[in-house]
Amino acid sequence: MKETVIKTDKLTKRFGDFVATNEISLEVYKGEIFGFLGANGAGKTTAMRMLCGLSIPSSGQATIAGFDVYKQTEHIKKHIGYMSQKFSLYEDLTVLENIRFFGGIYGLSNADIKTKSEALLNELGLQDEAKTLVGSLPLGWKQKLSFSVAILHDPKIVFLDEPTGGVDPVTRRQFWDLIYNAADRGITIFVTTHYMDEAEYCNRISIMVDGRIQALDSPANLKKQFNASSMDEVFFELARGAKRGE
Ligand SMILES: Nc1ncnc2c1ncn2[C@@H]1O[C@H](COP(=O)(O)OP(=O)(O)OP(=O)(O)O)[C@@H](O)[C@H]1O
Repeated sequence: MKETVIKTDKLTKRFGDFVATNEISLEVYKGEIFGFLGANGAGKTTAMRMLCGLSIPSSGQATIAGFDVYKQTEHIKKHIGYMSQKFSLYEDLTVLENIRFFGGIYGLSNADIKTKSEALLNELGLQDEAKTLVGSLPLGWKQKLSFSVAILHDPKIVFLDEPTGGVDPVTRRQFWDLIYNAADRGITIFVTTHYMDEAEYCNRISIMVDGRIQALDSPANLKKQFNASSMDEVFFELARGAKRGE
């Protein structure tokens, strides 16, 4: 049976009179790769911040890894990983120092940090760069390292906010291999992206327009539903009516 790890019911965030995220309801399952799509200003980051326990909703319900978004935000933060567009790595620390630093923040033991750093450097092929300052790494490597650090503590869910901006398709594809590996290990992936090729890699996706979820299904079913040959077409069909983000 599918295990639900994210559940929202009419989750809403208002800023004054403005409804940034409007009654979104969705369920995401363990080990699933869920794409959270929407045009600029649709309300994705606002929704994601609520799901991460960083912002209290105005109304509606949500549980993340079984914890309530109103009352148990500290528990939520312990059970998730988060990677934003401006990743949180320290540019003036080396690769290894960053891994150790975040391992410490996550409360991992020294032995655990040592084992995990070696595994991580191997997986990324960064063994020779362990002592390189993160600031001098190419963007694609920073993104991969940032993702690996965000799941260092084996969280139930990792939230990725446009994790692959600004890199070429081959580097993006390599990043997605890391995502697949993490999902195979049972980590649920909740990812926002503007790249439609990445949308195709997701098990299911939702598409937000002006604060509301307008479609939610697998890429194949959405293409059928909208009689479209690509996710680009599906997205355009829905997003062209958007009032925000112009
Ligand atoms: N703190 C805030 N106060 C007022 N309005 C806000 C605040 N945060 C976000 N908004 C507004 O809410 C709307 C949704 O913003 P949000 O950043 O969630 O969109 P998004 O879908 O993540 O867009 P993008 O893809 O550009 O990051 C936007 O119109 C934005 O201006």
